[in-house]
Amino acid sequence: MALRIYAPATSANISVGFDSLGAAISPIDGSLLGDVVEIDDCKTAFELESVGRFVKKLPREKEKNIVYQAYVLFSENLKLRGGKVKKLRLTLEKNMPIGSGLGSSACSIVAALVALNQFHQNPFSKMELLAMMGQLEGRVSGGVHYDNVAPSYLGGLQLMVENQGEICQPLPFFENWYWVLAYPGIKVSTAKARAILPESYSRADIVAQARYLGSFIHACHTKQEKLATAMMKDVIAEPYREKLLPNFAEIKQQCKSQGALSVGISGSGPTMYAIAPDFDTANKLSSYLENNYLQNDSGFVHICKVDKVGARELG
Ligand SMILES: Nc1ncnc2c1ncn2[C@@H]1O[C@H](COP(=O)(O)OP(=O)(O)OP(=O)(O)O)[C@@H](O)[C@H]1O
Ligand SMILES: N[C@@H](CCO)C(=O)O
Repeated sequence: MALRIYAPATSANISVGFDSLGAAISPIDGSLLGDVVEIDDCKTAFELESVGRFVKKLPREKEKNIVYQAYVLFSENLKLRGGKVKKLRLTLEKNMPIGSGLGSSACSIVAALVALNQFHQNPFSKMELLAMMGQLEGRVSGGVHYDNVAPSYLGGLQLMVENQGEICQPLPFFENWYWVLAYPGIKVSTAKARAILPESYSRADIVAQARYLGSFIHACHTKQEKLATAMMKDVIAEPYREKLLPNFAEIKQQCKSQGALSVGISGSGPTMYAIAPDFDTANKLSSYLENNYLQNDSGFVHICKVDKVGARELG
């Protein structure tokens, strides 16, 4: 029987945790911001079809679609442990813009691997599946990083620990926060946005980064909202990437003056995130960003909350 798996969009880095922090997000209006992969029995060994709003932005060659690569990797690993790959058809609903800073490739990877695993009665554990997700993400984005795939798969706010057999662990977060996500409609390639970062950083930057991230994590655990938002600073990526985003400094400043607790680049951009302490402020920020940050008709703004569930089967 056909199975439909949805994997939500994510906001990685959260300014203070480059490659180490990511949150799954869901619009509060109930719309689905993420990709869906349907899996079903098939007469031939394997078929892949892609549909959806952003299907035209996918690579033309089927083999370059990360969902195809997910199938190949899953099959190789299953065979290695003596399992048999079923005949199956995958249908990708490509709802997420590519190069958005909302974890578009991660949505496709997560939905595909969860669908494949469930279709085969879950031969792989969560961490085994997540390791495969990171491997695939590394192929398309210029470096293995789990801060999109982990929250999209598991939900919540995730800290990448990458130690003792665990790739990530969930962090407590501020339930009152509204995450206003504004995608301007232009593309920023993650691989390129990673390539422009320095190879090394000064001691002062490293010390500051350690203090900011350590304090942010401490503030999450001790429920100190003011300390948490004060520590959401980015010395690793934002100073080098802000030129890729239209009028970033001005937009950031305006959002702050309208009550945003924190503003920054979502993932590698061009989406910007702004955290609002309440719904009224979120609405104000949403209108401001809609009127001032969107560059064309593909752009959108969503008021979101952290998605606690992550990848899931749709009814
Ligand atoms: N199913 C897919 N979904 C998204 N990108 C795909 C897919 N299959 C292949 N790709 C390729 O992977 C690359 C993804 O680019 P990139 O990592 O910049 O996008 P992104 O995942 O939206 O970024 P971000 O993680 O910042 O949100 C592109 O080159 C794209 O053509
Ligand atoms: N941590 C990654 C996220 C990409 O969405 C980066 O900033 O390159």
